[in-house]
Amino acid sequence: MIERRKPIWVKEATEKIMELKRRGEMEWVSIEECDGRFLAAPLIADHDVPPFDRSPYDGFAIRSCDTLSGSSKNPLQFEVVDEIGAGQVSMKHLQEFQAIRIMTGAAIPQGADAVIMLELVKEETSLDKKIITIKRKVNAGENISFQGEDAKKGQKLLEQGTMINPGVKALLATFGYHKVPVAKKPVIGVIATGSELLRVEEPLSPGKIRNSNGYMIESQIIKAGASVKKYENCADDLESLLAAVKSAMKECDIIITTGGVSVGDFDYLPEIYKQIGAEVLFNKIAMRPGSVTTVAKCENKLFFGLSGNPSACYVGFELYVRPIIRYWLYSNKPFLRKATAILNADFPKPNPFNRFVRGRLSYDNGRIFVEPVGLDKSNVVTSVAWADCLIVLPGGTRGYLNGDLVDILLLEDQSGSDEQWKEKRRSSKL
Ligand SMILES: Nc1nc2c(c(=O)[nH]1)N[C@H]1C(S)=C(S)[C@@H](COP(=O)(O)OP(=O)(O)OC[C@H]3O[C@@H](n4cnc5c(N)ncnc54)[C@H](O)[C@@H]3O)O[C@H]1N2
Ligand code: MOO
Ligand SMILES: [Mg+2]
Repeated sequence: MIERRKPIWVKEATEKIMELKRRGEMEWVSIEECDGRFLAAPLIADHDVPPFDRSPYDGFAIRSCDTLSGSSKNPLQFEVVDEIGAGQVSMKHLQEFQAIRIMTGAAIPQGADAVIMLELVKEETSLDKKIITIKRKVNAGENISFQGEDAKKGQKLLEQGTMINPGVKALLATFGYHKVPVAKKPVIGVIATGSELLRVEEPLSPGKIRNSNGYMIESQIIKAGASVKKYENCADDLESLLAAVKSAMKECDIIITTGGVSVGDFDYLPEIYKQIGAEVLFNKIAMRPGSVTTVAKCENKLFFGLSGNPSACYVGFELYVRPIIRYWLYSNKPFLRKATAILNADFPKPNPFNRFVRGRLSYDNGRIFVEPVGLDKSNVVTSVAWADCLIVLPGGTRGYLNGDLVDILLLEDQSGSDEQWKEKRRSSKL
């Protein structure tokens, strides 16, 4: 007798998984090697930035009060008493009608409260003295980049779980992190199952296809920020599949399989979960594609049984595996970022399940449009390569029309969201 599976809502599936979320350990890596890693601690400024008032221009540091009567009709003369470049500090304390020649980045000398640019003064030497003439009033604070204007000591600048990009790296360097606290990456085992699967270098032969999901999942794992442990493709054979799953359990934090999770004669994952004594959290979700996505837990390890169908496999990963990885990496926004967009196509046929259609965004005159890409079938692979978002079409009794406002989940975004897409149910029954 064929097993009847009871679907659960996307929200419920998400909650069941996120109950098992945990943070990884922290490790310190060299700043040279921290790109793309995730901060294991918030970054808090331990000093002001800039750490001193400094000049943003090459010019002359002066006392603004000396310039009050300056104009083209009333040029004022200042004696230049010192010259400093970036990195130097003047020992002089500016007195009335004195100026210090100062270069961009140098600390504002004592007594000065403004800088006038080189281009705005006339320079001359008279009786061995360097003199400048200023023909305008300069305001207090003019052309000063103030201590702490960029960041104040004690200010939280970045959240735990932030991905290290070039700007984040610059901040790390600013605050002297030659070693950076990052989240230790979870090791994720990937087992592609299916007797039809060829290795990527093998020529096609009748009835066979190349294993594309294995590579796709590896790439999704890396993009999410985790490490991959790859296993040989596994034929639909209970014994060898069980052996592969058992070694992955020993060697990995999380185990992903693709294929063999539905109700076919050679879909062995349900039997494998039984044999290892895993508790299956769910094996059917009210969504398309990816309805067969199965999640089980055993000995503190999570097992994601993703569909063999490429689009379903892809969506299953993004909705359920990615948040677990991102949370592990200390993110408080582990879910895909959401937005709304104007649908650029008709979807007249109703579907009882929520659909996550591969789509592409376009921007026009301040508006965001989204259109589906490729075939909307769970067994296609091309649409995955063409998509930059998932169009969420809540299930129900009516379809969708060109012009409807729809939710989208952004696939190329790194910042994430603190909650999964809010399931809009048009009916409470499944
Ligand atoms: N009688 C029923 N049949 C099916 C049901 C159902 O409810 N009742 N569900 C369908 C749905 S929905 C999906 S999704 C698939 C899921 O199948 P499996 O996860 O068991 O995957 P397989 O049967 O192993 O393969 C499905 C499909 O994907 C191809 N595949 C598998 N692995 C890879 C890979 N690594 N790279 C590329 N392509 C792969 C495989 O050749 C099949 O064509 O079940 C439906 N059936
Ligand atoms: O899980 Mo299947 O993808 O719904 O087609
Ligand atoms: Mg199957």
